[in-house]
Amino acid sequence: MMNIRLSEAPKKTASLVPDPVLFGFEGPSGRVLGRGAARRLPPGNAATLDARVTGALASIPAEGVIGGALPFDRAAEDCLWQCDGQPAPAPNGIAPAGLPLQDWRLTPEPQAGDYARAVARALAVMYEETGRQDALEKIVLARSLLVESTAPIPVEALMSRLHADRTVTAFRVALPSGPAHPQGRMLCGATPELLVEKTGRRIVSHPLAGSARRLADPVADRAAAEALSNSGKDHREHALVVESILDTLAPWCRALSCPEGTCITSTRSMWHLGTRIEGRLRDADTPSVVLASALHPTPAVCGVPMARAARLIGELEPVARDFYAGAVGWCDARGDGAWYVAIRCAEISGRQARLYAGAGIVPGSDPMAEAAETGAKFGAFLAALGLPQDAGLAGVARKDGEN
Ligand SMILES: C=C(O[C@H]1C=CC=C(C(=O)O)[C@@H]1O)C(=O)O
Repeated sequence: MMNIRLSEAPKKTASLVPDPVLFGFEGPSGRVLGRGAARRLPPGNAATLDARVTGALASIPAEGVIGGALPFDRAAEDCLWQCDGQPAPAPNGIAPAGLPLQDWRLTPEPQAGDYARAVARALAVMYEETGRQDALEKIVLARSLLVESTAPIPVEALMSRLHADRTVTAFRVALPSGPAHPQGRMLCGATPELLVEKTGRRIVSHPLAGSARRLADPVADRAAAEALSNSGKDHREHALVVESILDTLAPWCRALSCPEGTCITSTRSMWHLGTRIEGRLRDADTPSVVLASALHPTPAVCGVPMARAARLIGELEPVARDFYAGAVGWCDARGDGAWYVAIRCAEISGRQARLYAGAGIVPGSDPMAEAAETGAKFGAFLAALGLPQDAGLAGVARKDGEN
């Protein structure tokens, strides 16, 4: 058995809060907190993940948990923490304070108009390549919104506000600090998308793709959901994700199906097309994080073909994704666990939060509508910070009936 040396948690990260939470997940599948004494698995990229995790799981105590984040770029270093003991319960009765933010400034990077131009460029590439064997069929383009405050962003308060929407999984992962982030960094968010959950042999994935903004008026809101469920463009965008996940999981499974087909699902702020995928693993010992790494990045965050889309994302997006659109989750000593697509999130560092949002582009996409979709996807996080939920829609045209 391979021996993996576990490095100590860097002091900068440990000083983020007195009793640091290195990773935490709270949502429909329950609550997992990795806090207190912890070690970081030696960082590495997707190519070495299986060996590093298998080595760590060989010596982890029965109650130990590995949790953390895989970056968007499979060649970049991940950030996985090993907590050996039972995580201490969260302190009760302490009112999380510091939100809404009082003084703040928002900077879209890029501006909505520049994002729409990047979408138009991607569409031009798709049209040029039509008919070619390796033609670009789908790309997910993202933009970011930098929030700068005069006071440090209070992570504890933020987490409890993100968790107010019980349809999503609120998450946080302590990221490696460095010269650019002397106060440490946290990836925080409220993701609606389950990449893969594993319990014994049973696995579930619930990909989402195809979106519409929720509206305050119930009639207009229902109409938005109906328009989404009848949109050929959104169904094409969605089907590519489901096909890719089924293809990747098939060799690991002895049964795999989508028992309910594609359905409309919702968070408080967005409608989505979603398909629940269920499977039975050939090998019950396959660690959940290994499955997550095999699946990542799905066409819900990257595109088809994957390598081609990833290259174009690097050319068209001005801000590096880092851990946005990666995967976050946890894995216990039996390999059971849950991994989520790291979306509807922000990287928090001191007084700054960098929010990210992306939208799937396929032939037929409208560049300004995609800019508006990313603006709407910032909404849940902005609201959790106590900022106007539609602040991300600056620079995009609004239609009648939208709040
Ligand atoms: C990439 C994001 O969303 C993905 C997940 C659901 C719906 C999506 C869409 O409709 O484009 C995206 O594929 C994001 O929120 O940043």
